[in-house]
Amino acid sequence: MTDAATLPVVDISGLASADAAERRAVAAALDRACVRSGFLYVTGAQFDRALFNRLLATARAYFAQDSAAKMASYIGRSANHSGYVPVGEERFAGSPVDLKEAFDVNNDYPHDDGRRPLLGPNLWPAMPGFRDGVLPYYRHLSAIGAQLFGAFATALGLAEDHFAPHLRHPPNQLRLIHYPHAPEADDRPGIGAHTDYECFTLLFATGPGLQVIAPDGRWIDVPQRPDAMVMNIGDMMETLSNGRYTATTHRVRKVPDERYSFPLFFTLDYDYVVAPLIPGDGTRVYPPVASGAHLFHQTAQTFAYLKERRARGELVLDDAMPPPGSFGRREAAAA
Ligand SMILES: O=C(O)CCC(=O)C(=O)O
Ligand SMILES: [Fe+2]
Repeated sequence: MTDAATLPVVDISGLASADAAERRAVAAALDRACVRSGFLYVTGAQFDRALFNRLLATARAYFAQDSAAKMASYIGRSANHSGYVPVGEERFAGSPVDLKEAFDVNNDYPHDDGRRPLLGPNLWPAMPGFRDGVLPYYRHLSAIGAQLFGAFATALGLAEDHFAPHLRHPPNQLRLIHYPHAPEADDRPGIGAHTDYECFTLLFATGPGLQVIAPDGRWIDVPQRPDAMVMNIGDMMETLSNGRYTATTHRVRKVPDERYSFPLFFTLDYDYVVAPLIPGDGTRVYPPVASGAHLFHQTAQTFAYLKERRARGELVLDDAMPPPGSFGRREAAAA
């Protein structure tokens, strides 16, 4: 039995208010929570539960299909890193294969102008109802994510609309993750230890399994709350905040019971250069990083189809980019 984390709870309802004082009050509460912990719960009247239920029903139906039906929308066929991710496709260096399958949804960017490796049209499966079960959730949460970027800007002492010009086509990624029923999977984690690369993540999951690292190095459970989303700080927000907020290492322990989880990773526009926006305490120096290129660089080193493209010479990476795990990422108080 592991201990359970006691994470701060922030009600973000006020971010939808026309009253700037209410929005500022939420920003102050968010700042206090994120200084204390890289993981927190957020609640809010703006969350539309019906869209959560539709997303879950869609994911259940999608993953229940046979492998051939799912592989018809294999991520390796997509133009923007979207599609089905079979077990073993994504692998962190030195880690065993995670016991999970996923469907990645990216920014559905149909235009030719401004295409980037993570910006292009989504690969949607043929399954009836899939797109309508998933895209409204993606758009709903992206709008709430924009409110949260406003709150973070305020919290960092910047103008509330500081990030708005950099949120036109961000390659936010929604992952539909399915951890199959696996009572025999003693030695395989659901997802190995990592920090999230982006600015922040909003997660909704159907059951326990998520764990964060405590200051003494122990793994502690993050209990799911039916009324709240789990939010965590990613590498890029650690950098933007110059270490005021920390990207906390987390993992998904082996879960014998079937589990679904839906993280949405919020980032800024592909060409935005992430660098500290406020002075820090000098304990850590964060070099500037091009956000989209960084994300793609990390992805290209963990996904089998991209490694194969590199091996065939179809994809050439910029070796000047920092290696995985070197950006943001600092162990922090989890509770
Ligand atoms: O499934 C979960 O609870 C968390 C997943 C996660 O940490 C990730 O996909 O980055
Ligand atoms: Fe994560």
